[in-house]
Amino acid sequence: MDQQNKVFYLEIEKNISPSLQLQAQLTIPLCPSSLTAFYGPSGSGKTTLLRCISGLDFPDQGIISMGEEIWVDTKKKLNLPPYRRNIGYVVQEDALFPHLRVEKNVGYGLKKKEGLSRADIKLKISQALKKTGIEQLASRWPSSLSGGEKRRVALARAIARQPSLLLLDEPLNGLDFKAKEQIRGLIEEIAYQSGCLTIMISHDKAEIIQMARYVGIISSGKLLQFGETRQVFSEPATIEVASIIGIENIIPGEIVYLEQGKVVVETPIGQLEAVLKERKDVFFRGRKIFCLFRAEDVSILKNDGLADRDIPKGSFSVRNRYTGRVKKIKMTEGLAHLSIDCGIMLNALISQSSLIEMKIRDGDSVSALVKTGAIHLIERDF
Ligand SMILES: Nc1ncnc2c1ncn2[C@@H]1O[C@H](COP(=O)(O)OP(=O)(O)OP(=O)(O)O)[C@@H](O)[C@H]1O
Repeated sequence: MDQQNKVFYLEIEKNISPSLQLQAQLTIPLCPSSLTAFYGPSGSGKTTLLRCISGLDFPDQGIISMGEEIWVDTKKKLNLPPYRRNIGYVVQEDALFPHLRVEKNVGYGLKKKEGLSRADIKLKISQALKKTGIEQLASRWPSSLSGGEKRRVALARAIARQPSLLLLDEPLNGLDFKAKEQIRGLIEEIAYQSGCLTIMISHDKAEIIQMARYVGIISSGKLLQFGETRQVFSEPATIEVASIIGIENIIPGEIVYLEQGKVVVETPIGQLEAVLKERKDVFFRGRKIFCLFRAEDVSILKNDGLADRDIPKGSFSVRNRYTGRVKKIKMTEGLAHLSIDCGIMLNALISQSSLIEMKIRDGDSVSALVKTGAIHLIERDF
């Protein structure tokens, strides 16, 4: 098989409990190597999926393969043990051996790897310690390490075997800002520069957008959508995915006008114009749909007592403008989240400095502006 065509492939089912069945199917190119993140509510089956990939858990049905190597094929009763999958796995709680010094922890998995001399093992340990920047900790006991240092040791142990796949369960969880930044850089280097395909679980959307080329959205055991991170986060395939990834504005409506590249939707806040990007066949006049857009894609215009009719349509470029009253303002980290009652509630996210400059307060009349290109449409059956 040509290197370009090599993929990590997974198609599995597993009964986790009587009420939860894991179902997932995905393909990740191996070249160039990249980072994939799984995102979803707590208890949705993300760790179980990682354990199935690692070989610590076994799917009831399915296939897992890494390039030409088949790791699992339930029909052929094939299930490669974890140590033969060439995987590095950092579990949620790091799980360092408390009775082994750092260098012994890092070298732990190497003993099982065939054909390694003592000198080879020593070299691999020192390479892993160097890469993770913890050479000076080699003779320390795990109990004497900080959270960030422990995470580095766990990472060093995982990469010491030079795995072809690195699995990370919430690798930045519980770290302070500085440690987070350092370990994030390290993981990105491993995933994108060292050629080691990396799969991680994360509960942090910003982290995923920053780090992951691909994302899989998991809920109640089902991998609902898998694809390029930017695309999944801006164009969720279903309303369930949209609500899991936290799209703030989901407006029901019906298509009333459709032409090349443009859709007009009748909604409870008035007509809404959107750009029709693709999948034209599923959209037609009379089709019930949801219009989705992020709070950060809503701009605010202060009305200063002006009625709609006093603001000429040609005086601003944004096609969609809805007048309403500010119902709630919530401040977080330099940003202001506004809930605006336009018949139904619209959510906007602007900088605190804009809010202060515009002197916006609860009860003020404002216009919410939504660019056509920011709106994503999905079909609605109810
Ligand atoms: N062996 C098992 N028997 C019964 N239930 C299990 C078993 N393993 C996991 N579960 C349950 O299955 C669900 C999914 O667990 P899993 O750890 O895969 O979820 P998760 O998405 O990783 O959750 P979190 O984000 O909280 O870590 C949980 O409710 C868990 O308690």
